Amino acid sequence: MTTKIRFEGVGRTFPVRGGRERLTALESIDLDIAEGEFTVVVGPSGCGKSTLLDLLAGLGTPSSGRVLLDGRPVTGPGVDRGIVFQQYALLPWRTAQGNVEFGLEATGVPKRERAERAREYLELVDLAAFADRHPHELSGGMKQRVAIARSLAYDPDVLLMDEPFAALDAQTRESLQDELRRIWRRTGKTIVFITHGIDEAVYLGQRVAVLTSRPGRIKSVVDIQLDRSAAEDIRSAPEFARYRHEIWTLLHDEVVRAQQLEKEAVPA
Ligand SMILES: Nc1ncnc2c1ncn2[C@@H]1O[C@H](COP(=O)(O)OP(=O)(O)OP(=O)(O)O)[C@@H](O)[C@H]1O
Repeated sequence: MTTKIRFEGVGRTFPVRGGRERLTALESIDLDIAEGEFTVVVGPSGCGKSTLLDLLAGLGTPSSGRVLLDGRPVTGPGVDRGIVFQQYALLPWRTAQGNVEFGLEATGVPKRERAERAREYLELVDLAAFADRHPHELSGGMKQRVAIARSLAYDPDVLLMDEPFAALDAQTRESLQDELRRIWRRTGKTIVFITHGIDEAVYLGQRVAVLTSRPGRIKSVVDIQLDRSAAEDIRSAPEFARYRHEIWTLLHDEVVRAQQLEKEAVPA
């Protein structure tokens, strides 16, 4: 098993506006992620999940410790990591095809190859028939599939996903979860996926890292082993419910603690 990503004693603080103190968003994060692994990160609101992903994306730097990718410290963004956010961030004046090609323009892929590759990835997300549509002609789920295709098109080793399905309705979300698992199996990418949804975490993850409330630390890492071939609807299987309950229990105390912190933070 090759370690792809390593968080080594990672902490991150931010200046507090109007004061000299600093807010500790993350503290002492130690986490190894293997190549090709699908890791999901869950935690109470404001516990530092996005901060963790930003550090991996190279959009921020740790205040302590190191984030290693292939054994080398992350020093900035790179095409070896693709990012998908909750908001699709598509260019409205470009077609689906044009949006997927956009990411390739920055990486210097020749024009004809760009077009071919964009088509290939639109096919992978089942949108080949919608290549010439503009974002306003696509549903939320389709837009997010375009965003996924765009991130995959320049073939990053790692896919970072920050609540990518949170804005979608339940049915669309479930079908995109299936699609993402299919893409993951087919491409062998290392995926780090952030969510608030316990079901989503259990369904998608090989491992689910549960963070504490702020400052975010690793509370527990749960290995998910579901026999997906055994049940037609794995989400209704008893083993699924057991994992859901395990993670719910881990999160419950933390959510209460986070709410308490929030109350204390409100000025009297
Ligand atoms: N650039 C910044 N400057 C100051 N504080 C920040 C900055 N970015 C994040 N924070 C603070 O760090 C903490 C963690 O934020 P972060 O967005 O990582 O949490 P999260 O777990 O992703 O939250 P949510 O689940 O609500 O999306 C929060 O208290 C947030 O206000």
